[in-house]
Amino acid sequence: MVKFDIEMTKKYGPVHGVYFGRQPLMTIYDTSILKQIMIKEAHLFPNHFNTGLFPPFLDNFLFLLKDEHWKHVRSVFSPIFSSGKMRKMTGKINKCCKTLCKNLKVQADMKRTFDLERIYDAFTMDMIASVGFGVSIDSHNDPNNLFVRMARKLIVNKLTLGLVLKFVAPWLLKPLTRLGVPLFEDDYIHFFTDVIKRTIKQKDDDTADGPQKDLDLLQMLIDAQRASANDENLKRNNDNKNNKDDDDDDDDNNADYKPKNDMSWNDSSAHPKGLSDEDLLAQSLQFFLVGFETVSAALSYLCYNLACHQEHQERLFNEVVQIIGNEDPTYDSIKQLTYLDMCLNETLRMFPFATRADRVASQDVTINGLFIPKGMVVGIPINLLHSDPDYWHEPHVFNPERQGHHYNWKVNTVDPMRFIPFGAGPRNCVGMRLAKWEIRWPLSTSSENSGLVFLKKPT
Ligand code: HEM
Repeated sequence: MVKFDIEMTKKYGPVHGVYFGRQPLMTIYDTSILKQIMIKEAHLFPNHFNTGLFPPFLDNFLFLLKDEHWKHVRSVFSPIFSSGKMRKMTGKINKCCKTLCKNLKVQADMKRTFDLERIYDAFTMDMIASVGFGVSIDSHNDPNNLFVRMARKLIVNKLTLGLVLKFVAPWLLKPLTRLGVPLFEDDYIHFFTDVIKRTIKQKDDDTADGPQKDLDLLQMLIDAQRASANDENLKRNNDNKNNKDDDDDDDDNNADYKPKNDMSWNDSSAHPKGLSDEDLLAQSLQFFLVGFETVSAALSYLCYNLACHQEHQERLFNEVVQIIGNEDPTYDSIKQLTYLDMCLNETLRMFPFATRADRVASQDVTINGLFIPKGMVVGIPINLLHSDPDYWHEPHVFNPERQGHHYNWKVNTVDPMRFIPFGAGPRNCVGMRLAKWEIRWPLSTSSENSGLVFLKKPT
C-alpha cells in the first residue's frame, strides 16, 4: 500500500484520487490540509468511511457509527479508558503477563526457534478475554476453549453470502432473511450476547454484596450504559474525565486537543439517553475487532526490532531491571520506562497497523484552496507520513532515540501530523491508552526471574 501511495504521490502530486468500488476517494498528502480535516475543522468531517464489509450486527460499533449517534456513544465509551480505570485492571494484566512469561520460558527452555507472533497472539487474546470480559484463559495451551473459538470467528470475519450481497446487492438482504436463508454466521453473536447477559446478572448479584474491586471493560461499559440512562449520572461520568486522579497521564497524543463547537463530548442532549443493547453488544465485540490484531502485531514488531538491535534491547533491559526489578510492574512504575515508550513509538512509526485512515466530508468545503465535495472520502496515508525521508532521516532504520525529548515532535522538530499511529482529533483511537499499556506491560515483566527471552537477530 505504501509503495502504491509513494508512486501515486510522485506521479500525481500530494492530492490525487482513486476509486474504491464506485466510491471516489481523495488521498491527501499535505499535513496542513490534514490538520484542518482531522482536528481544526473535524466537525466538517465527522465520520469514517463504511466499506460495508462487516455483517449488519457490527454496524453499530464505534468506528462505523455516524454523527450524533457516534458522538453520544463515544462520550459514554471513552471514560472507561481513563488511567484511573486502567489502574483497576492491574491484577488482571499481571496475571496474563505471568502466563505469557511461563509460555515463553517453556519455548526458550526447548532451545529452538519458535513463532513469537503466535505466542503474542495468544497473549493478546488472553488480555482481551480478561481485561475486556473478566474471563481467565490461557489460549496458548487451550486453543479449543469455546471463548477463544468464538472470538476467533468474530475476528476472522469470514466472507459469507450475506457480506457479498451487502456489498453488491444490499436490497436482497431483507427478503432473503425473511425467507430464512442463512446469510451470516451468527453463533458467536449469540455466544457473546449470552456472556453479556450473564455479566449483567453477575454484576447485579455482586453489587448487592458491595462494590467490586477488580473491574473489566464490559462491567465498566454496563456501568456507563446505566449511568448514561440518567442525565445527572452522565454529567458526573463526564466530569470524571476532568478529574486529575482519574486521568492523570499524557499518553494521549491529542491531549491538548479541545473539541470545537459541536464536537463537544458532553453534548448528550442531541441523542436519546443511554446506550441501546445493540450499542452495548457492538462496543464489547469491538474489543476484539480493533484491539486484537493491532496490539498483537505491535508487540511482535517491537520484539522484531529489539531482536535486530541488541544494543537497544540491552538498554531497555537495563531500564526494566533498574525500575521494575523482580517486582510485578504497576501502572506507575511502567510510566517511568521512558526508553520503552521511545522503542514502542519508533515501532509504531515504522509499522503503523493502520496504514491509512479516512474521513468523509459532510458538506462541500474548501480547505487551503482545495475543494472537497460533500460525500467525498478523504484518504490519509499514515504509512507515507511516517516514512518520508525528507522528514524522517533513514526512515527504515529503528532509531528509538529520535522519539526522545530532544527529537520530540511535540517541540516542532517534526510536524505532529507526521506521527499519527492512532489517528488524530476527536475521531482518533479511543483505545490508545489501553493499547499502549497492553504492549508495554509484558515487556516490563520480562525480568530475569519471570523468564526474559534474549532475542537473537533473525537470520
Ligand atoms: C497498537 C494498537 C492500535 C492501533 C495502532 C490503533 C490505531 C487506530 C487508528 C489509526 C484508528 C483510526 C483513527 C482515526 O481515524 O483518526 C483507530 C480507531 C479506533 N480504535 Fe484503535 N488502535 C489500536 C488499538 C485499539 C484498542 C486496543 C482498542 C480498544 C479496545 C481500539 C479501539 C478503537 C476504536 C473504537 C476506534 C474508532 C474510534 C472512533 O471512530 O471514534 N484501538 N485505532
